[in-house]
Amino acid sequence: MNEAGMKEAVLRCENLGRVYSDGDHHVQVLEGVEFTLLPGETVAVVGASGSGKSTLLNLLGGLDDPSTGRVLMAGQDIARLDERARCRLRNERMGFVYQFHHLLPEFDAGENVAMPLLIAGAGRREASRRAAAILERVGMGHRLTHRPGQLSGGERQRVAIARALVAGPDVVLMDEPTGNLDPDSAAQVLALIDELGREQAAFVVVTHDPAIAARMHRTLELVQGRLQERQ
Ligand SMILES: Nc1ncnc2c1ncn2[C@@H]1O[C@H](COP(=O)(O)OP(=O)(O)OP(=O)(O)O)[C@@H](O)[C@H]1O
Repeated sequence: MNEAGMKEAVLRCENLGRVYSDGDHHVQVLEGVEFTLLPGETVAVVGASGSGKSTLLNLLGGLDDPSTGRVLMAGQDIARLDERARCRLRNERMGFVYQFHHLLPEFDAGENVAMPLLIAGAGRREASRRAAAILERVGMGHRLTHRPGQLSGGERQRVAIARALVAGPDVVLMDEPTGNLDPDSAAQVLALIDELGREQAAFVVVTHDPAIAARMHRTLELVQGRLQERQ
């Protein structure tokens, strides 16, 4: 809370813009994007294909730099951090559930989830203990020693969510979290976001699915490069 008793933003975008340039050809994908994410909030980002959803998610996660404006994470301008500080911020304060962010196939579920903690310098025993606890929390305690190839799509996604949450991030960024899942697995993943969103972290979820968007606290739509609040 700040002095006025308002919740501090975990993530804020100010006048965010992204132009892709290729020689003389420029494409303005995002323009003047303003956005504030509060602790525990769940936000859906929707928009037509090519409207800039992935571009926005990459900027929020510090995986890409804006052409204009800035992204503030806990008050820090991500673009101003050097690569090391940025990695640390990503590892300790953000969680990612992206399609290309695969679980490591040669490690089991417990080891995959423990990985961010080991990278942050936690001891092996402590990392294993916390990984087991969060896997239990997402209903995967019975699959600790299974490798990704031995898990169903829904189970893998729950392990990915556990890995995103294990270091206690302020914000989790998700890209089409139920993309390839059957309806039952998708429902489990959504219930988890509902539950964890209030208690543990804020979630930004890119989705094409109106049913997912309807479950989030807010829905933001990208239209012609601008982010609009949808009522
Ligand atoms: N590296 C790049 N260089 C040039 N143009 C790019 C680059 N990445 C994305 N674009 C363009 O920017 C626009 C937005 O792409 P983006 O992937 O952010 O859209 P999206 O809303 O996530 O789309 P989808 O829903 O289809 O995944 C598209 O027109 C795309 O062609």
